[in-house]
Formats: sequence, structure tokens, C-alpha cells
Amino acid sequence: ADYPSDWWKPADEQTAPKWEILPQSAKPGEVILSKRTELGVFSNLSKAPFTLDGISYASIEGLWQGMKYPDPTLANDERSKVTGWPNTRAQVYLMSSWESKTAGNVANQIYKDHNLKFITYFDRRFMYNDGKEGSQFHLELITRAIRAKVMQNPEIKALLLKTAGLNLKPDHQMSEDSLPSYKYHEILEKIRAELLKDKAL
Ligand SMILES: Nc1c(N[C@@H]2O[C@H](COP(=O)(O)O)[C@@H](O)[C@H]2O)[nH]c(=O)[nH]c1=O
Repeated sequence: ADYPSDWWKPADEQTAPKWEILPQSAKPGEVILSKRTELGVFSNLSKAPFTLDGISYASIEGLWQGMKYPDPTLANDERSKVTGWPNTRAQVYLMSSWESKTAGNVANQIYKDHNLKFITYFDRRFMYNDGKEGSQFHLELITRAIRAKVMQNPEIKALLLKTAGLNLKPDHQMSEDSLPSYKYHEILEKIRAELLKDKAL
């Protein structure tokens, strides 16, 4: 296949942050979903509006991190008793990029300080890092969200299909035993396979 060479365009290693995996690190048959190239749109952080279950989000990260914030529609949300939230849940839904990541980091600290464990999606309370049913629910939800992002943004869908034949890799350090919901590159490969199967029919 004929892929744009820009997807592998070398970036300066000296000035790159240490968490980053640069485009030139791809092995044969791989491409890095680098925020330095057009493939950065596949990052959870990228601004790519979508609607899921009737709610609009600016990015996957807006949903991911928003689930940590108190939900005013829930009757007994223990998080509502805690002060110090820098934003409302609705505001985080509409964030993207480092703004949403930062909102999540602040929430992580509040969870730690107040020994909070559960996040929520509508009336479902779960621990997304439990490695059990909470993580499974989270994976299914994030997969549905990434699918909605792809299907509702035709240019993103077209770009995903253009990567057919390449293994997708994250642009930040991630351990092999990360929970599957963190492996957005694998979720995207699965969605790409679904799209290619539909096209072949
Ligand atoms: N650390 C990092 C990203 N981490 C993102 O943060 C989310 C998980 O946050 P948490 O719930 O706090 O573990 C998830 O969407 C993951 O992809 N993303 C990036 O592009 N670049 C990074 O360097």
C-alpha cells in the first residue's frame, strides 16, 4: 500500500519529552499514532466531537476524565460532598487535549485524598482499574466511544481505513500489562477490522 511518508517523519529526539514515542520508532509494518502527524487525531486527547447515549463529548479524554467528576443527576453521589473540584462534569465532557488530561490528574488527586474508588457512567458505579468487571465495563464503554468517534467523523474514519495493513502503536510509553481500555491503538485496530469486513461484504 501507498502510505504518506510524513507518518514516519523523524522528530528531534533531543527536545522530545521522555514519555513520547516518536514517529521514527516504528518497526517495519508499524505506524506510531503520533500527535506530531495527522494520525494524532487517533489519540484519546484529540478534539473529535461525538455523541454517545445522547450526550456530546469533545474528545475521548473528556468522557474518560469526566466520569471521575460528581454527577449532579445522581441522587447520592459521594463525590458531591467533596470540595475542590476545579470543573463541573459537564465542562470536562467538552474538554480535549491537555486540558482534559489535567482535569483528570486533578481528579486523581482528589480521589486519593478522599479515598474515593468509584467512577460513574449514568447510574453505573464501577472501579475502572479493578482488573475485573469494572475494567470490563470500562473497556466496553471506551470501545463504544471510540467507535462513535470514528463513525461520526467521516475524515477520521477515512484516515483509519488508510492505515489498513499497518499495526497501530501508541505515542506514549505504556506497559504491556496496561489494562485493555488504555490500549486505544488496539481498540482502533479492532474497529478498523470491523470496517474492512463491512466493506468486503
Ligand atoms: N499519559 C498520556 C496519555 N494518557 C491517557 O490518559 C488516560 C488515562 O488517564 P488515567 O485515568 O489518569 O490513568 C487515557 O486516555 C490515556 O490514553 N495520553 C497521551 O496521549 N499521552 C500521554 O502521555
